[in-house]
Amino acid sequence: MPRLYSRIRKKQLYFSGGEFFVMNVILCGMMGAGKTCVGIKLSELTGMRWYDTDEMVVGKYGKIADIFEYYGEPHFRTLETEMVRQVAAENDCVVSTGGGCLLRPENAYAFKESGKIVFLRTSADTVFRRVGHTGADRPLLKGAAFEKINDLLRARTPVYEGCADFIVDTDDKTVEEIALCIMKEFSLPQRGQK
Ligand SMILES: Nc1ncnc2c1ncn2[C@@H]1O[C@H](COP(=O)(O)OP(=O)(O)O)[C@@H](O)[C@H]1O
Ligand SMILES: O=C(O)C1=C[C@@H](OP(=O)(O)O)[C@@H](O)[C@H](O)C1
Ligand SMILES: [Mg+2]
Repeated sequence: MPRLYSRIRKKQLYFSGGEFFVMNVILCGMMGAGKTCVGIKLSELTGMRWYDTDEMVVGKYGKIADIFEYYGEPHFRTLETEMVRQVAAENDCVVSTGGGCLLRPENAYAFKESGKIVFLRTSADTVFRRVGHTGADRPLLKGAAFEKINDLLRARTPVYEGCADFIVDTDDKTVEEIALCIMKEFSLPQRGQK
C-alpha cells in the first residue's frame, strides 16, 4: 500500500471509472535528443507500451521526407496532431514525440492532460554530432549548418522547458542511464527485461 500512495502522491496514477490508470510518459526535445531510443529502452524496462508519433505517421502516410517535399511541413504537422490525439487517449504508454511536436499548443495540452512530459535536454554540439545532415527522417536538418541547429534549439528550448514536468540533461548519459533517471523520478516499477 505505501507504494500505491506514493504513486498517487506523485500523480503517476489516476483513478477513473473504478480503476487506477498509469499515466503516460511523454518524451520531448530536439532532434537527436534520444526521444526514440530512450522511449524504446524505457518501454523495455517498464513494460509500458511504446509509441513514436513519427513512426505512426510513417506507418500510415509514408516517409517523413516525402511528406515534407510533396505536401509541406504544415501538412506533416496536421498528421502529427492526428497521432497525438490517438496516443493521448491511451494510458500506461511511453510516447516518443518528434522534435517539433510540442510546438503546437494543441499537442502540448493533450499530452499535459495525459501524463508527464520529460524534456531530454541536449547541447547544439551533441545534436550536430548525432544527427547533423541526416535528412531522411529529418528534412529540417538536410544540409543544415551548425548555426541552424543552434537557432532551432534556442527557439524551441523555452517551449520544451515550459511543458516539462521533468528535465534530463542527456549529453553525458547513456540511453539506459536516461531511462533509469526517468523511472526513478516517477517511481516507475521495473516490469520488463533489461
Ligand atoms: N544518450 C545517448 N548517447 C549516445 N547516443 C545517443 C543517445 N541518445 C541518442 N543517441 C543516438 O542519436 C541518434 C538519434 O537518436 P534518436 O533516438 O533517434 O533521437 P530523436 O528521436 O530524439 O531524434 C541515434 O543514432 C542514437 O543512437
Ligand atoms: O524537430 C522537428 O521538427 C522534427 C523532428 C523529427 O523527429 P525526431 O525529433 O525524432 O528526429 C521529425 O518529426 C520531423 O523530421 C520534424
Ligand atoms: Mg525520434
